[in-house]
Amino acid sequence: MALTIGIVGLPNAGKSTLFNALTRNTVLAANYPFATIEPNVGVVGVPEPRLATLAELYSSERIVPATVSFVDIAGIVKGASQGEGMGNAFLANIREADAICQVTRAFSDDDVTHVDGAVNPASDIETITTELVLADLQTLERAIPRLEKEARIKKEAQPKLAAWKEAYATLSDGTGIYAADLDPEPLRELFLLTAKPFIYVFNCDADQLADAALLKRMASVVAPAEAIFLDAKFESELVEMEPEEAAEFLAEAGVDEPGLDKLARVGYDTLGLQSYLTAGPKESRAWTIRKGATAPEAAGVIHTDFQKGFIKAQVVSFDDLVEFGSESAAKAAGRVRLEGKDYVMADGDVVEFRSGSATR
Ligand SMILES: Nc1ncnc2c1ncn2[C@@H]1O[C@H](COP(=O)(O)OP(=O)(O)OP(=O)(O)O)[C@@H](O)[C@H]1O
Ligand SMILES: [Mg+2]
Repeated sequence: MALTIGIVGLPNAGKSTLFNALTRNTVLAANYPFATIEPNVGVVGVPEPRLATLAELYSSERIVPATVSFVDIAGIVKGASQGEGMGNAFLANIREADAICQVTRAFSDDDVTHVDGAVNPASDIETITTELVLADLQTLERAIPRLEKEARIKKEAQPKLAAWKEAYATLSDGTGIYAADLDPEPLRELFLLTAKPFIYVFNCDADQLADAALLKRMASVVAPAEAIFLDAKFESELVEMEPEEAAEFLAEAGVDEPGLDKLARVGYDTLGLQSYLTAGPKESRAWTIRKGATAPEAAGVIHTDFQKGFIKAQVVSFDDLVEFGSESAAKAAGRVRLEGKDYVMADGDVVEFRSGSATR
C-alpha cells in the first residue's frame, strides 16, 4: 500500500523545511515566498521501534520499515483560484494523495516574511481551506455539465449527478467534503482535495512549544482533526545528528518524542491504518494495512497471490515474542496461533502466511 501525503500551506510556512526533515532531504527552504515551484517527492520510512527488536530475535540481515511518500508543493495564497501567487494548477500534484498535511506557521521570526503581513494561524488555516474548497468547486464546475449530458441519455448516471450537485452545494457553503461527511464513493473519480482527511501541523518555535495554553488554543482551531506541534527547523537539524546527540538535544528541549515520529503516528491514526510485522533471517519488515483488515487482506499487501491462495496465518503478538524470547519458546508456551481467513489483524502481530502458492 503506497501511502501518499500532500503538504499544503502558505508560502514561507515551513513546508519544505518539514519535508527536508521528514525525508532527510535538502530541497531549497528559504526565507522568501515561493521558494518551491516544482513539486518535491520523498519517501519516508515510518518509525517502528519494534523492528530493531525483531531483527535481533531473528538475526535478520536488514530492517525494512513501512513507507509513506510526502509531496511538497508550492505555497497557496489568498486568491490562488483566481491566479494569485502561483495560481492553483499545481494542486494537481497532490490530487491523488491519501491525506493532506496542512502546515501552518506559528513561529515568529522577522527575517521570514509572512505573505499577509502578520502571523495568524487561525486566519491562515481559513485562507488555505477556502482555496482548497474553491479548487474543488472549479473541478465540479467542469465536471457537472459533462455528467448532466451523460445523465440525459443514461438514467443510471442520475444518482451520481445528484451526489455531485450535493457536493457542489456543500462546497458553496464553504464546507469541505470530508468535514461534511459526504459519501466519498460517488465522488471518488473527481479526486477532490477536501474529500481527503486532513492533518494539521503547527510550525512553532521553542518558546511556543513550551506554552501549553497556546498549544491548546491552536488545537481548538482545528478540532476534531488532530493537531501536531513541532519546530520544523529544529527537526530538520535533528535529523542531521547522530542518534545519541539527537536524544540529548531532545531531552534538553524537553521534548519526549520527535515531531516527525508523532506525525507518522497521527498520520497512521487519521487514515485508520496500522502495521503488522514479518520477521526472518533475511529481513524484519513492517507492512501497512487498514485497521480491521483480515488475514487474507494483510497477505495481499505482500503479494496478491498470497491473498488468493491464503490458507492460514501463523500469528504471534510482538509482546509475547519478546516475553518468551524466541518464536520456538512462544510456540512451546502455546502463544503462536494458526488463524483462518476471518481473523482480524491486531497491531503488532508478527505473521507468517501459509498460502497455496508460497509461504512468507
Ligand atoms: N520553526 C521555525 N522557526 C523559525 N524559522 C523557520 C521555522 N520553520 C521554517 N523556518 C524558516 O522559514 C523559511 C521558510 O521555510 P520554507 O522554505 O520551508 O517554507 P515553504 O513553506 O516551503 O515556502 P514556499 O511555499 O515559498 O516554498 C526558511 O527560512 C526556514 O528556515
Ligand atoms: Mg517550499
